[in-house]
Amino acid sequence: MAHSGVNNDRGELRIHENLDELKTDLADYIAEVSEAAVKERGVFAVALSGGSLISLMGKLCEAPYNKTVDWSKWHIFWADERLVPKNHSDSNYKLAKDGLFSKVPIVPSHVHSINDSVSAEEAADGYMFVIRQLVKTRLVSVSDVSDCPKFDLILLGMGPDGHVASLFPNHSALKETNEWISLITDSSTPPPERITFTLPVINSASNVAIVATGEIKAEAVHLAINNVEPDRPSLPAQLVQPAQGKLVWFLDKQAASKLDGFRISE
Ligand SMILES: O=C1O[C@H](COP(=O)(O)O)[C@@H](O)[C@H](O)[C@H]1O
Repeated sequence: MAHSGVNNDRGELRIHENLDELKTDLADYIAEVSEAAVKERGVFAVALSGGSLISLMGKLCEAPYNKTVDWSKWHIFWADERLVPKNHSDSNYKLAKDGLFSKVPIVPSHVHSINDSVSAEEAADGYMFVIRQLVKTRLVSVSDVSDCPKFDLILLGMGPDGHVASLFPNHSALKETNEWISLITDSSTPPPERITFTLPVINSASNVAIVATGEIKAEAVHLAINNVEPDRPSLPAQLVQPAQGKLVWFLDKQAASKLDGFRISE
């Protein structure tokens, strides 16, 4: 059974006994957000991350979701991508293709991936251009409070160091206030070259979900959700604060084990 609750302004917490429960809840949540966006706007603009997130989304490829979700309305983007060829095992595109959209009927032209056959700078500019065009046509909404794209949903994983997308602790990209996309050439986790959404884009989304599992992430989960040193937030995950959107955390009990006041029930 999930322990659910709202933690101050750090969003809704959904803490699960085991990964199977978390995967079902995550699939339900994504299906619901997708249905609401399609009803309201006719499309669903969703940004994925890489890492453990994709396998945790795996139930979307199974019944009933594979039949009930309106895949034809999905437009897929990446919150971050590692700058490697698309067939490389480090590619977030490859991960999502193998684990998700090769298994459900996503329209190929709705997959807005990052070009792997040009320079890093050109890839970043090209991705920015695509998003700008789609904001102009309102396939991607625009934020009321900034000129940023307003994705229907941004799905983030979180590393044990608290990084989200390819925004790493103490990196200058965390200070970006104008640009939508940052090119990183010195990521503290390999591979070093990455393209990432900036915090203004993440914080302009209608919905943001952070999915973190395992004891290895417990300390970062505690720092980010219990909002340790709120005046000097040091973790990228702590800086995920959607201005008007809704933040939901999907955790297993190991990742939640260091949260203030959390007790694991047997
Ligand atoms: O490098 C990355 O790591 C994060 C976290 O990955 P996880 O395997 O610990 O969940 C991921 O969200 C990001 O997209 C990826 O590029």
